[in-house]
Amino acid sequence: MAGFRTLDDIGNARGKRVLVRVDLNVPVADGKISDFTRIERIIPTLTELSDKGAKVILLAHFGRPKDGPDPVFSLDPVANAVSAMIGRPVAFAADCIGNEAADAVSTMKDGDILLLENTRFHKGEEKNDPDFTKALAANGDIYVNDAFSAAHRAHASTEGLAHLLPAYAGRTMEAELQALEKGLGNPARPVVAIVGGAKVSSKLDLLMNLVKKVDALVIGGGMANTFLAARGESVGKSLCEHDLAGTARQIMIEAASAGCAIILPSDGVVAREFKAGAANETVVINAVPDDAMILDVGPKTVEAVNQWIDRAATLVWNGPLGAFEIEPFDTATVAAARHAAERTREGKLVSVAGGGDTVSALNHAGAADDFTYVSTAGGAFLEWMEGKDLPGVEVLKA
Ligand SMILES: Nc1ncnc2c1ncn2[C@@H]1O[C@H](COP(=O)(O)OP(=O)(O)OP(=O)(O)O)[C@@H](O)[C@H]1O
Ligand SMILES: O=C(O)[C@H](O)COP(=O)(O)O
Repeated sequence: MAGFRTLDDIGNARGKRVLVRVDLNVPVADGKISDFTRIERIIPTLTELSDKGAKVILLAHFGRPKDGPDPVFSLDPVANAVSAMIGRPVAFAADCIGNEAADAVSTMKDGDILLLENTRFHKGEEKNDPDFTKALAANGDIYVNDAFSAAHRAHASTEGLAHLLPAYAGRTMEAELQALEKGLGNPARPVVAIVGGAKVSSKLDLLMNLVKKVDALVIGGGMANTFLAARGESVGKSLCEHDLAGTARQIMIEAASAGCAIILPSDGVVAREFKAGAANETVVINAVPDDAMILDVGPKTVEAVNQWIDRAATLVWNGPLGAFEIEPFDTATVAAARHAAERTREGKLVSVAGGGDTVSALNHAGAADDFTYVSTAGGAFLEWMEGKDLPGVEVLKA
């Protein structure tokens, strides 16, 4: 790929300690991995390096731990899932730096695979701290980044390491960038984006630029509630970042001046508990009870979303329309996903979706295989759409 060194350029890797940044931030439901797509996608890189006799040392984050090591965010169970998928043993070390990591690396044989514990257990990761980066680099001779979906983060393991070790793009990184360029480099118009999900604070700013790139922005999921609140609607106990109402209002103003339509839910399915089968009712948006949460968009909204999908020549989707992991709050996401899949099958739509949970939702709907392209990336994909430079990609450029 232009501008990058890839695994083709790595030369003789036998016996080399290769630090491979992967994205193992997989969706989990009831303590079990609910979607394996991110693991599946890294297998080509791991197999190739292991076959070349490299000592393959995996670096990854999991969730957003706040205060150091926390068993809830341990990658330990994920090692077994990677092992099952690749059909080779994958060892695990309980720290990504220090003696624990060094000891595990020192016992590796050529071709072995080792997963190190969550990089975010150290504050230096997100700060891209030079000392922490050096401590990570101490265990490697070569750095490979195969985590396109984390490339929007300028963290030690996604950006910093590339300054200290010879750096290469992995096969998934390469494939993701090629596929996005092919599907969305010069998109057929109208372009409609659907943005939902729960990462409101970290994705809201992205929408400011996205509205300048797309013809319509459909906002659903937890993301919609902040916009509804900004418009003065009561959203009860719904997931909502009330302090970001000003940003949401600004996005609506930007959209109006860029000629981008903003589509917000007109109805919602509300419940008092966040659990499967919780008693629920469909209400119009200005009638959400104070003690209820909107857990899905309602049928009228689905109709409107599907009409926008019908108008679109290109669809970009990140973030589910509702809490799809718990039935029946998967209804809107499943309906819209199947509708987009059908339009794509009919050759009327180029559909590109991305995000850990979004992919999981499309798989749940049985729609993923019909989409033109499904990226593992959520936030990174949206930033790429905006035209932003991704730190983890830029640093790989020769
Ligand atoms: N109305 C809602 N209330 C609460 N949670 C919601 C609602 N709608 C969607 N969600 C949650 O949003 C989560 C997914 O959001 P998220 O922004 O992480 O998407 P993603 O596709 O995983 O993107 P990324 O890869 O960037 O994380 C799901 O766990 C889902 O339950
Ligand atoms: O799930 C993702 O989008 C990536 O793994 C990045 O996770 P983050 O938003 O917590 O940095």
